[in-house]
Amino acid sequence: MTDNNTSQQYATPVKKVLRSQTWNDSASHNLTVASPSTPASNSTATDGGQLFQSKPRHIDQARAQQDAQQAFAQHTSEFEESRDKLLGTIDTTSTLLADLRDFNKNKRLIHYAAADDAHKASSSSQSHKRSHSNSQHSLEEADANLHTSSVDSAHRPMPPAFMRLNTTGGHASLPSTPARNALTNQQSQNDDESDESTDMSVLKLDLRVGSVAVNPQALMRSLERSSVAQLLDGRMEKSERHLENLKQRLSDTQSKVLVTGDLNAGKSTFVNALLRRPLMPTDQQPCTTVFCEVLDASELNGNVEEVHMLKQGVKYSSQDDSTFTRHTLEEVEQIVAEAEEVSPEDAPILKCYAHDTRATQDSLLKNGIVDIALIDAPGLNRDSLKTTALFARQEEIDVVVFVVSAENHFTLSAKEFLWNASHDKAFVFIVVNKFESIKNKDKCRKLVLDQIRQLSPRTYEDAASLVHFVDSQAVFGAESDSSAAPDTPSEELGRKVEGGSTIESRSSESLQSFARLEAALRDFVLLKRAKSKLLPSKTYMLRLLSDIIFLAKINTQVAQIELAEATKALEVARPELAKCQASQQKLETVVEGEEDEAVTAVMQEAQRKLSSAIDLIGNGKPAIEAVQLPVYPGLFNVGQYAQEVRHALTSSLELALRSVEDTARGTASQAVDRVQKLGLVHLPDNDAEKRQRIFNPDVMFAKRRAMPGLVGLGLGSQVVQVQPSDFFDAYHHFTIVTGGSLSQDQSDKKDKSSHDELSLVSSLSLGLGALTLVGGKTLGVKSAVDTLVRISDLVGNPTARRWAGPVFAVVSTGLVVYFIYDLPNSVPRNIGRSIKSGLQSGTLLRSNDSAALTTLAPSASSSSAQGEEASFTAVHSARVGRETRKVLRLASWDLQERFRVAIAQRRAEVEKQEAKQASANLAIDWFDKTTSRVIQIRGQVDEVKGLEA
Ligand SMILES: Nc1nc2c(ncn2[C@@H]2O[C@H](COP(=O)(O)OP(=O)(O)OP(=O)(O)O)[C@@H](O)[C@H]2O)c(=O)[nH]1
Repeated sequence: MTDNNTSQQYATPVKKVLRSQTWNDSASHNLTVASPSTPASNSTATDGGQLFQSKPRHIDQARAQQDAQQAFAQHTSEFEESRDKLLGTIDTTSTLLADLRDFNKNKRLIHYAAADDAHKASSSSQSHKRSHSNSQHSLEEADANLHTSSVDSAHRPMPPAFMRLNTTGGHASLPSTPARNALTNQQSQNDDESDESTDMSVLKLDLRVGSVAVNPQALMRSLERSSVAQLLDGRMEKSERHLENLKQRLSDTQSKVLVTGDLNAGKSTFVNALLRRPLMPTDQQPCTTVFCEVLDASELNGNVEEVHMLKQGVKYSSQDDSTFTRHTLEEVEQIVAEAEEVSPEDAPILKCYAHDTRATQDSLLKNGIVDIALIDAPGLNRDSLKTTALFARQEEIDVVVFVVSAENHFTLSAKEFLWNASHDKAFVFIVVNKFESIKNKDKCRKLVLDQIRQLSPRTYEDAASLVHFVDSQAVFGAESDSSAAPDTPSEELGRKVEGGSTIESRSSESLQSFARLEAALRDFVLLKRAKSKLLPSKTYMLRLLSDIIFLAKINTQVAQIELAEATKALEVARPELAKCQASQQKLETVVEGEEDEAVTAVMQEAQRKLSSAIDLIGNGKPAIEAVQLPVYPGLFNVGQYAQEVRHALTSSLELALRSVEDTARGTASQAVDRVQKLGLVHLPDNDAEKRQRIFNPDVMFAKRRAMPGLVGLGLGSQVVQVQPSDFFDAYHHFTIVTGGSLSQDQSDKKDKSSHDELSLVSSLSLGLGALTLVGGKTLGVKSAVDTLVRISDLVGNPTARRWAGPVFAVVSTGLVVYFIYDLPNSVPRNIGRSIKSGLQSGTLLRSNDSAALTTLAPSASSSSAQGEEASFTAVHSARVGRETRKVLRLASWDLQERFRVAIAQRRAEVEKQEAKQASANLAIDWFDKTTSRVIQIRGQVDEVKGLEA
């Protein structure tokens, strides 16, 4: 197969109208020279006529080649300068983006700018304007710069929702600018129903749940800030990759031209017309279902014409057979036909390596300047729109050629696509095809241009170069043979002659239009590479930088709000913390004083009460009036009487002790109350902190009271055991005998000596006592001595010796009578005295039940272990004091604990607010610097030349 007959091989596809066409060299050569600057809208037959002057062909070609070389040399140096600048800014932007990600990850979560946040922030920023005028200034400056930048927010695309909202059908036009503004205002008033969540574009988050878009504000509110920051990080990462791709793309010498448009608009025919060969299948029915990239076989595939069908999910390399399957060009139609069954996303991508037989200065594909890839895309409909839009967004796509049928104008899908494509690429090359068949051409031109003005304002501004009204079919049809199908362009042209025009003139007009288109496209793709190749990068960069500025603005405002909040909170929290700490120290001393005072009072009261109780008992009386001594049951039951008296006296002692404890409870209660009130006064106003323990005084001494009587008293069982001394009141009778001069101490000492020693003296004194009592009065020591003298005298006297027996008998009888007579009084007295003595000396405490004693009086048990003695009063007053101290310590500890908690809370609050303050300051500072960096980079991007409209 040779290059010359390649076209013939495409003459037989089943579905093709092209099967009947032949390729005319002269027709294609007639289209070689065109003026790129000639406005399409002003094209006339005369203009075109100059292009077809009959000059010697080789002169034209040489001149054109020379011009092209000169233009290219100039263009190359300009392009390279601009490209290098742009590459530099891409590097700095990548670094900036990396810093932004690092800040988001490691320093502070970036606040994503939702529309409502932006609104809040801007309204609240009013109040912060004065205090932060400096940073605000830089932001306003940034804003101003943004709006004067070459791609400003006015050129931001309207969201698809808006398109749907305002188009009523395939031919509906967008509302005029004021109407659109009104609608936009209305939208912003109705934020909750708006699809537009933020003012972001490149870094805008895709807030979708599954495949369903949800209300972004609601979703943003439900998402944790960290989740949003994470999503944003993902977006920035993607943007980093995109920048990397842009860099690669800028360094790449290839230019990719995507040809897309409505179904059946004539895209494939247009591609074939550019190539002057029927490479792509065309049909009256929509047929293109694949993305087919046409490349120059001589430059890029070792001069071999073939098709590579890319394998999905594998990075394509023409050198690696495993990344594609090989096919012949003839198989394209078959592949395309088979792909009709699959969804657009799964449709294969073809790389068609083909020869372009045209001269270098005419050919788009084999132009000698840059490698061109012409991509024929499926027609736009609901199914393919998204896929094609995604394809078009790829940074490798330098030029989007949008083919629209002059018969149908723009469908809804076309509008949506064009709107988005012009947002991404700023300029779209528009081919209004099938123009020959339009009767009222001016009206059609006007209508189409009006729509373009709204859909792609920048394209409209350069409509002379970018919008072309042509008939692609005419390129083939000018000299088609008579056997061509009835609807071939030439025949059609012939049928539609009007207003006296000839077939030839209409046909040549079409050819001229197409020639102008080709020249403009070559110019756009080759000579204005800066525009076609650099501009998408510049556009992307500016949008990204604008997003970063917006993020910086929002985050600065949020940080300012946080700073103000933290400062305000610290104004309250810091003094509260200091107050708490001071109160705590002060209260420590006060509470200790309260504790000592209460314990001292309790112990003193216990000693006083117990001493008086023991005194009463010592006198044989119950310590408490409520307790009565038993009734004397008579001489024969005197033992039982003694037993009952002991019980009664110890019971009264228990009651006295209880009374002491009750008093201690009261005192402790009052002290606890005072301590708690101190807390109420000094603790900060916070119910949780003031929630205090309820003091239950009944718990005090409950353990002791639960013990059995004697154990509870800490007394041994001997206290209730009847003793002989209970009946013989040695002290009492001795007192009587000695005239009562024996002191209590002496008496106690006597009690301590053995009962045996006492018994002799007791007997004697008892007898003497009885004698004196019989006399009706107490005689005193002197009388007793006198009596003894007299008795001894009598013993010496025989008369007296004779009387001694009877007298002794009388005395003894008296003693016995007296003893019996005095028993009801002497028994309680004796017992009382014995108990008192035991309590005071502590001997009664020396219980065998050491465990009980330890519980009641650890000090007593330890002192008794060391051989010391502690009195009942001392033991119990110490115990009561200790118990009271314990209770107060608990109340004090509770108060301290509440202070500890309150202080910890205040400290945590202060630390939190300080951290917030530091974080806000960091953010303000960081975003201020970031804004400056962005402004600087944006200045450099703006300086990139050759991208002006
Ligand atoms: N009169 C006229 N017919 C054209 C022109 N361009 C294409 N056609 C016809 O329009 C029909 C569709 O052409 P295609 O090139 O297959 O259209 P397409 O846009 O590639 O179609 P799909 O990609 O399948 O949507 C064919 O019958 C063509 O012959 C033109 O400029 N003038």
